[in-house]
Amino acid sequence: MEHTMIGNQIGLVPSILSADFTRLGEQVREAEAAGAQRIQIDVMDGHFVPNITMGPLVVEAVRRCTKLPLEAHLMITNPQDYIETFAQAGADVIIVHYEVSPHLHRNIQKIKAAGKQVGVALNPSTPVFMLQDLISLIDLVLIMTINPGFGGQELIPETLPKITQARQLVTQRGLSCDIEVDGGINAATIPQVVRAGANLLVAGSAVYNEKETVAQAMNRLREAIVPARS
Ligand SMILES: O=C(CO)[C@H](O)[C@H](O)COP(=O)(O)O
Repeated sequence: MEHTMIGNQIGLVPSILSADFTRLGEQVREAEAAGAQRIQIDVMDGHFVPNITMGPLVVEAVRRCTKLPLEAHLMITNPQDYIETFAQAGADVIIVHYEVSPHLHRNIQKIKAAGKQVGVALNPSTPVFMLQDLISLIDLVLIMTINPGFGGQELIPETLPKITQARQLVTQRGLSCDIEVDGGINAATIPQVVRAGANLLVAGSAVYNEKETVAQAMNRLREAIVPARS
């Protein structure tokens, strides 16, 4: 299962889904000060996933709080209709789901035309080989380690081999595509996902919780990062 990763830096990507929305700017700045590599904004529509969360207004607001790259994780049907909106709102990386992108190549082209980095997310039941023909056009593969929709869920162990498959796909092609994981990422699961080949680790409830400050949480998560092959 372990995989040697060359090139991509391992970074923490706080998801603001679990942040205190009464002081969102402060929570984003705390994550930046604590060494976050990017910030992820979880956009949910109540159709593709059962929850409804944030839209472009929140991306715009977060854009004003930080210099960090912003990822808009679009858990919405018809993502093609909103790519330009999220690009204009200030997202640097736009992540669409494979499952709601019947014309994925067109969506990729749209994201590139907007001058943004392309992310493609795969639900736990979607195999990695679905991306093999377009992988050279993608900047980031997001392996969902939970069924998307809610924070605070437990990582699904069956998704771990998919991280390795994605890493092997990009390594074999000599690409620098990031392999990101999202869902149930915490100090206990970080060694597993990093060994499997992930280099960007999205964490919501493990960063924003009532037990510790954002800085304490991020330090604890960083300490859990092990070399890809230990
Ligand atoms: O995409 C998501 C949910 O669909 C969130 O990014 C994810 O839930 C992060 O939360 P946690 O780290 O608490 O699992």
